[in-house]
Amino acid sequence: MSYLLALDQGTSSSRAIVFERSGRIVAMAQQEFAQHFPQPGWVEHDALEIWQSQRATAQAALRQADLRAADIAAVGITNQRETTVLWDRQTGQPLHRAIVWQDRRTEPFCAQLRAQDLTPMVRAKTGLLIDPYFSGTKLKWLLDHIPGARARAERGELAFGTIDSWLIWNLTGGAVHATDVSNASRTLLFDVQRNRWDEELLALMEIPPALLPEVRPSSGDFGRVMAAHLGGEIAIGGVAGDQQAALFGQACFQPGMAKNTYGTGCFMLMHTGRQFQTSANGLINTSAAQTTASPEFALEGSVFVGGAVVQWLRDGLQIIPNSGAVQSLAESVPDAGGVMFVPAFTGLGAPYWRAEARGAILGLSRGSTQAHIARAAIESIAFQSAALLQAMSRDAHAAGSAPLQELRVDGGACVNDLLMQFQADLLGIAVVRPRVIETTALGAAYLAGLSCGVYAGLDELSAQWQAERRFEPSGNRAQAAERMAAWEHAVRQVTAA
Ligand SMILES: Nc1ncnc2c1ncn2[C@@H]1O[C@H](COP(=O)(O)OP(=O)(O)O)[C@@H](O)[C@H]1O
Ligand SMILES: O=P(O)(O)OC[C@H](O)CO
Repeated sequence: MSYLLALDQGTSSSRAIVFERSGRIVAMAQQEFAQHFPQPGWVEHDALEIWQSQRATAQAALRQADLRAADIAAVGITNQRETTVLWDRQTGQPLHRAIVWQDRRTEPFCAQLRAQDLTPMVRAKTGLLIDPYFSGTKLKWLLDHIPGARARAERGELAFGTIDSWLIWNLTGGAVHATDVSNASRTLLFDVQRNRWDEELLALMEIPPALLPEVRPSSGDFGRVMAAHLGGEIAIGGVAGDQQAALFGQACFQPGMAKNTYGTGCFMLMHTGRQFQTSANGLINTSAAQTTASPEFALEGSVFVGGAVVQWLRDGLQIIPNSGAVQSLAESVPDAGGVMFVPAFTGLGAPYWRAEARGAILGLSRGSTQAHIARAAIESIAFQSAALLQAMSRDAHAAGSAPLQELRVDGGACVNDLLMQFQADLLGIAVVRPRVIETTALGAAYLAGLSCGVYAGLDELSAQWQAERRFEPSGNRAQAAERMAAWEHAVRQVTAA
């Protein structure tokens, strides 16, 4: 009865993982689903496909583990954040495809808000910047563009949710419409210090409050999965946005501890305890997963295209058969041969915040090959992450905190040793990969396990964390600084317009 089932609904795939109490993975099932790109800069998902793939992987993981619902102590949910779903409370049908976090369609409205000098107010309440990344303007777009939607929303007929809420709603058969603080903190509608939806922000985005889910701590009661889905009822005991879940799964509970997740995007988070610390260097402040009703925070840097650049090499350029093949192709040359890849496919996130920028491959010469482009693509993931760490270090220094000693890493692309070594070389600190790299799912399992008594407290979880490999920095700092300068020069070229 002490197994935990984590549902990890990511941007590229839905995954379900069964964990033992020790954090060991017993079974895992995964399904990729379709990405829709209706216009340049737009990204959509089919919310029903998300739900069906998530349900199917949960069933498959249980089957694989040869376990029944009664063997699972609790379910934890973690999810791609900000992605916005609007559905009919009566039929459970979405009114539109989900607008994905990477989608930039609301930039004109965001620009209007920024021009009205609303950034300081928004930042003080939400910890965020005004950017299409966050859910609020996406929800406004849906209400503005779906005929009759706003009136129906006002009558209480519709529900809004990020992917966690959408999954909870479906898992509980429409009995629970809730989210957790870490997901709510990504909407641009939530006051993170007071832990509640904010009337002024709701009015600004013209969002009827009747649409909103109830906000709960990340560990606790989120209802029960209906027996029809997994063969028996199971309590949903933990919910968190995937990046806050990964911070939790990496046992970064103390202020100053940080992790970087290399998934579709890259997300570096540093726990700042109960301290709401705004960034002077292009980072955002976000709610960390909360096990109690008290707010806890993290500084975050979000890179929009991380591992997705490898997907593009696979699907767009078609120079590799699968993501794993990128390492050998990149290693077949000693360096990128002067090629610099800025993968601003959907603009640039932190610390640049340039929604309008688009990607570029620079420095091509007659001798450039697929391998140089692949290597430059891998390096671009590390360059973007290094820019985040630089910003975070400046913020930490300004707050009087000690510099970061090491960076814990996780996510699908952290299996790439070439990337991890290049990352350590650029950062000048050790990059540490844990035994369980599925830390996002592990964090959700931990949150669920805490709420149902499988774990007594955080110390137990800290003790479970184990390193698999440390990548120590090689090369000298002058060389790393030169490389970063070349990267920043390339960024200036794509943002110069
Ligand atoms: N060996 C590898 N080297 C670099 N990137 C990889 C490798 N394997 C997978 N990836 C990338 O990792 C991403 C998937 O990571 P994952 O953590 O599953 O993402 P998400 O949670 O966003 O769905 C994909 O973008 C994929 O291209
Ligand atoms: O699906 P991932 O792992 O790339 O994470 C997406 C983030 O939650 C977006 O903010």
